[in-house]
Amino acid sequence: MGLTKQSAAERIIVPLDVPTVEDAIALLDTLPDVTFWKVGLELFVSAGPTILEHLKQRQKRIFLDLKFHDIPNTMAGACRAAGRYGVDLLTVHAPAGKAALKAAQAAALEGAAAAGCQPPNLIAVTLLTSINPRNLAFELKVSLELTDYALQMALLAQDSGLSGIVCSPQEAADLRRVCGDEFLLVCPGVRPAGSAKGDQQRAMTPAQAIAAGASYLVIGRPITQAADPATAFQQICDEIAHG
Ligand SMILES: O=C(O)c1cc(=O)[nH]c(=O)n1[C@@H]1O[C@H](COP(=O)(O)O)[C@@H](O)[C@H]1O
Repeated sequence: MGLTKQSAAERIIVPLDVPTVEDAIALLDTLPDVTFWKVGLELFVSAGPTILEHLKQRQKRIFLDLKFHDIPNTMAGACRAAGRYGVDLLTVHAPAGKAALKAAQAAALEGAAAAGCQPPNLIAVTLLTSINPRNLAFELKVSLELTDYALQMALLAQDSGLSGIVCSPQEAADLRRVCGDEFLLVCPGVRPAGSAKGDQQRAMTPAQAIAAGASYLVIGRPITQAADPATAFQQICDEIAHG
């Protein structure tokens, strides 16, 4: 069954991949119908948590994408601190390993409880969507097939008690089958037909990604760099709703 246009819109997360809070606010003003925003490394490193308050004032959902990857004690400290922000989604890297993922999950809950806010859904990046099978084999020296490696990282995240993963839409159908309906699959590497792939190596269209089982799509440049971002967003919502 198809989605309504409203529920399609709620499945799209747009990244605030800009250097300043002023740039971020300009993007929020340009795209008033976007309900779910991602704050990533560029904006958080340059501007800090101020932007989170702006998003909350506008009653937006927040994906805080800081992709922690460290030893368990450091991951726990970072996730405890991030858990206090009351965001919806928070990222770590799955190859940090089970001890680090479990420590991160426990600490995110502690941080949220201490601050009296909702705990974030902690999700682990399985394998960046900028990596292709050649990079995985010849640069990272991983001998598993890419799909098998992504599956192992997804299972590691699930066994560690996380709420979901970040994965390419190309792996979403298999991962949905194995990890079940409740596990969050957040998919970047989404490109409407004809739009530039840029550094994304394992892309699919928005409708294909939703059909493959993605819970949320992260779509940046095809919207934010479009001549008319609001129209680009609406066209993607239409594509998903009719897909
Ligand atoms: O964690 C992420 O959000 C992420 C993981 C990944 O594997 N690939 C990936 O592209 N992302 C993020 O998703 C967004 C994709 O942006 P566009 O390529 O402009 O659509 C960027 O903000 C990336 O940081």
